[in-house]
Amino acid sequence: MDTRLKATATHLPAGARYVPGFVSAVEESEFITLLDVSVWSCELKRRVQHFGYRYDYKSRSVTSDAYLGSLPDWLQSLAHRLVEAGCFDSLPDQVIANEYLPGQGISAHIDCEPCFGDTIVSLSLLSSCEMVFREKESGTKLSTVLAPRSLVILKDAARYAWTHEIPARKSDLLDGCKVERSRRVSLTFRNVIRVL
Ligand SMILES: O=C(O)CCC(=O)C(=O)O
Ligand SMILES: [Fe+2]
Repeated sequence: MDTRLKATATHLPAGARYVPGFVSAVEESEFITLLDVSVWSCELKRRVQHFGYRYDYKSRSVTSDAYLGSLPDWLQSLAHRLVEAGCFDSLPDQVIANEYLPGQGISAHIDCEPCFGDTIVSLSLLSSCEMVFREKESGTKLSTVLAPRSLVILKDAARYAWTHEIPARKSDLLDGCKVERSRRVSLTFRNVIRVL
């Protein structure tokens, strides 16, 4: 375990790590403002913004014309912080912002294996939500709550042998208490390893 980060063991698969409070509340609102002055894409049920490279959801690939340019400064500095914190070995060069309104989620998936490197890091902003993990082989299910400003880091088995998803619902049960969701935005950092 990297001692530079305080990590909390929750119900996570092997290879996953949870880091609460990676960014401050002031940074969180700055990031949201920066995203909201940019153009959200409505190509999916939830709104998204792609940085670095555009990921093609239909062909499940990063195509040769997908390069969008280097990450904007604020994402580049977050990318450097993730390397300094020991989350990534090399600087991530692709980021997807996902916006989830109450009732929206993301279905069970493993991030494209040929497209992206061995580390996926997601920063949660604004609202908490439950993330569910399922082991492909056994069907074993685990779930954890992602708090705003936290990181979840997926490597090894958590990256390749377990799917992750966010159930599409308006509230979550946290410690037996119903907690209504509000708007959540996540920033997922990756390294592009193959461009078709
Ligand atoms: O919203 C999240 O935290 C997860 C997003 C995700 O799994 C993805 O973009 O592949
Ligand atoms: Fe994912």
